Amino acid sequence: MTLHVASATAPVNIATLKYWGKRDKDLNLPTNSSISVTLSQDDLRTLTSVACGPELQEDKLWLNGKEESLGSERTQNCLKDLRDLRAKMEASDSSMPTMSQWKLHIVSENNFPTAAGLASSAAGFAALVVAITKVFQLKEDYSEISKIARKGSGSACRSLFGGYVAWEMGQSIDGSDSKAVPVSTKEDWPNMKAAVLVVSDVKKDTPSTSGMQLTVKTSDLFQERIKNVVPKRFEEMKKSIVEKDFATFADLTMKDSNSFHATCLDSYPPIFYMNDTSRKIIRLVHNINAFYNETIVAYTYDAGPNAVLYYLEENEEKLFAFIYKYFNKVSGWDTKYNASELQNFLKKFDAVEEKLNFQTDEDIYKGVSRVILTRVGDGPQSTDQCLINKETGLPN
Ligand SMILES: Nc1ncnc2c1ncn2[C@@H]1O[C@H](COP(=O)(O)OP(=O)(O)OP(=O)(O)O)[C@@H](O)[C@H]1O
Ligand SMILES: C[C@@](O)(CCOP(=O)(O)OP(=O)(O)O)CC(=O)O
Repeated sequence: MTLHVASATAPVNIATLKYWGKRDKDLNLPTNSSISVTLSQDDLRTLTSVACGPELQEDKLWLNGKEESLGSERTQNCLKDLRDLRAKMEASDSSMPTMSQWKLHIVSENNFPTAAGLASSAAGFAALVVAITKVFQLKEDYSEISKIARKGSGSACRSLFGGYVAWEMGQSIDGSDSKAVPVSTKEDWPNMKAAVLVVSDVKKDTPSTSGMQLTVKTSDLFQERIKNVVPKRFEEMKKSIVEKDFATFADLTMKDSNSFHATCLDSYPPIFYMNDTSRKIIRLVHNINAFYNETIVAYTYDAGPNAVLYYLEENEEKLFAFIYKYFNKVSGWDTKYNASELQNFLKKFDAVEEKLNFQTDEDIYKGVSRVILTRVGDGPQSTDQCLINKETGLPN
């Protein structure tokens, strides 16, 4: 077979100013702008390979080793937009192979749990559109391509960039100005780290799409959020990122997570994404910040109970004196630290223990299955790793 093949990796992003609510469901146009931090692909990434050729009979997708339907309208919209861009190029240069008319085989792997509130759909759709952009040799910039990823899953548009990313909601009804743009690069503020406390990696019970639809329809609080709260916060958060003002960034991040979950609770019937462990972690974070009399850590929760903690590298020992103390029985620590470094966190805790002015449930770790230690990372990357057999077009 004559197959054209390309592969790309894409990162997960975790919003610090949440996207919640659509003004157009088919185009995935949001009711508010949002902001996220892109996480390192060393720890969380999607790898997607695509093959395109005249002999392929139908579009196919294999996700994590299993064939999955490509039938969803959202995926179809992404494929259509990418083919339209390719067709335009072909129309202006008749020597180009007519890839826009050929079928695609897509093979993808997430190196972390899929559909568990760890933003797999964001990394997944970003990797898919970037891999196809590469095989089609499209010339559009990534903000333009982010509009296509957005149609797959709203938050996916932010995974087109590394560092700190804004999704500008836009105004036009066709979505032509609803796109991701970089706020700051990873290099501008490289010492941002993240610890994900995986509270549950089972599939969540209210999918984001239907959850946000219900909130838009039923929550009064939501109107206040999109009209008065988020627009101001969007500007303040961008400024805090550009100025590398962690305390302001962290306060806005925590407030916004709480505001988003409050609108979920205000939906009718209410939606609960956080559980008792999530709430205990929130309390712990506030206690840690109060103990040091400084905001050194922020929590944020997506549509699930998992906590993502953002902090600066220089405060790691101060933070992990507590986080390692309470969660040392959970797996994941040894991916980044050796035994003596871990011992050091416990010593730090012992050194501050007698000054402690709060209590934490010693069993809090029982609600957490693992920690993922990571940091701010880069946007999508090309890769030589290929998941597809170049002769057959089937998964390797
Ligand atoms: N690598 C991938 N390639 C293509 N599609 C993917 C990929 N990974 C995930 N998806 C799609 O995303 C869906 C999961 O999205 P869902 O929003 O339910 O979970 P999530 O993204 O992990 O959680 P959240 O968006 O709340 O953080 C999968 O069922 C699949 O359709
Ligand atoms: C809580 C969130 O994680 C919601 C993400 O929702 P999705 O992007 O998964 O929703 P769809 O556009 O319907 O696919 C907040 C965020 O990432 O901004």
